[in-house]
Amino acid sequence: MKINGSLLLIGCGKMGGALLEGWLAQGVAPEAVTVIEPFESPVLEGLRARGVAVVKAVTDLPEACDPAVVVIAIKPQMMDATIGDYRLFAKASTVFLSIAAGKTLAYFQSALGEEAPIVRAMPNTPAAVGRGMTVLCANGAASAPQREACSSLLSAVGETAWVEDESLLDAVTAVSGGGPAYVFLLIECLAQAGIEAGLPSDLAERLARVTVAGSGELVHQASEAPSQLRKNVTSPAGTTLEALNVLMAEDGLQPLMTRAIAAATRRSRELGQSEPA
Ligand SMILES: NC(=O)C1=CN([C@@H]2O[C@H](COP(=O)(O)OP(=O)(O)OC[C@H]3O[C@@H](n4cnc5c(N)ncnc54)[C@H](OP(=O)(O)O)[C@@H]3O)[C@@H](O)[C@H]2O)C=CC1
Ligand SMILES: O=C(O)[C@@H]1CCC=N1
Repeated sequence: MKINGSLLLIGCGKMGGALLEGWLAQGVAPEAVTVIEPFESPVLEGLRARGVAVVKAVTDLPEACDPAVVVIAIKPQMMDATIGDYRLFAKASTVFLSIAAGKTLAYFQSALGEEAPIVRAMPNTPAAVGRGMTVLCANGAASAPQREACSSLLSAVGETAWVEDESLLDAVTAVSGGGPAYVFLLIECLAQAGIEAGLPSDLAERLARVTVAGSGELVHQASEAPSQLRKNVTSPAGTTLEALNVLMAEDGLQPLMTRAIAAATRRSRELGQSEPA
């Protein structure tokens, strides 16, 4: 993919780094990207070697730096102290694309100015392998081409959906933003249960990892609903049914997942509460 103009990535941690890997893999020119990251790391060295400009702070940027897209990928807890530094880029031709949990369009408008074009997005880490899921929402100042630019950046690394109602992003954050973590926990739990059932740990871990990866690929490729794919595994009076009777009991996985998602949704709302400095 090509981007019109240059891209400034603020924060190249787990999610910013995953997006950047996805973009570079999709053919975004490394020379079109500048990363701001305060601390050195082998990852940054690797990016420099591939032609990406990396600086420690906004004050280290060349004066001519005029990004078309500023991707904000720092922790929400860092935002209040930092976001004001980027007001210098606030103008109609630069769109701010925030992936921070909880931080609202109104928050960024108060930090960057009412006229600043802002797109709020919630991606997830499978973006690093082109299999992300991102939900986006824009303010009124973001032009159609700017929304399109943000859309294409995120759809280059997975699927995208837009919402008009920004408040939905808290639940989106809980479901798909954090979702990969729950799936990885499932792998860990499945492996541990296998070990407790007598399997050697390396075999249990491999079974759990390959089974979840294979099931993910199957649900990705199949036309059937997940519930049908589940039924396809569940032989009448067989072994899976016994496990599902436990997992689908009244106090089974669904109420647990519902509570987990409600807790994450609440936290996303909380993270949105603070004010920029
Ligand atoms: N992780 C995920 O799966 C997802 C995360 N998000 C959102 O992405 C954002 C980043 O999260 P995540 O990648 O997990 O966090 P990380 O801590 O891994 O990444 C943040 C990065 O920003 C760096 N940083 C800190 N201060 C500054 C600064 N002033 N200027 C530039 N960079 C700075 C940090 O450096 P250092 O570590 O040295 O402080 C770190 O490398 C958050 O807002 C989060 O809500 C959204 C969707 C999914
Ligand atoms: O845990 C978090 O707050 C971030 C947002 C979604 C995934 N990680």
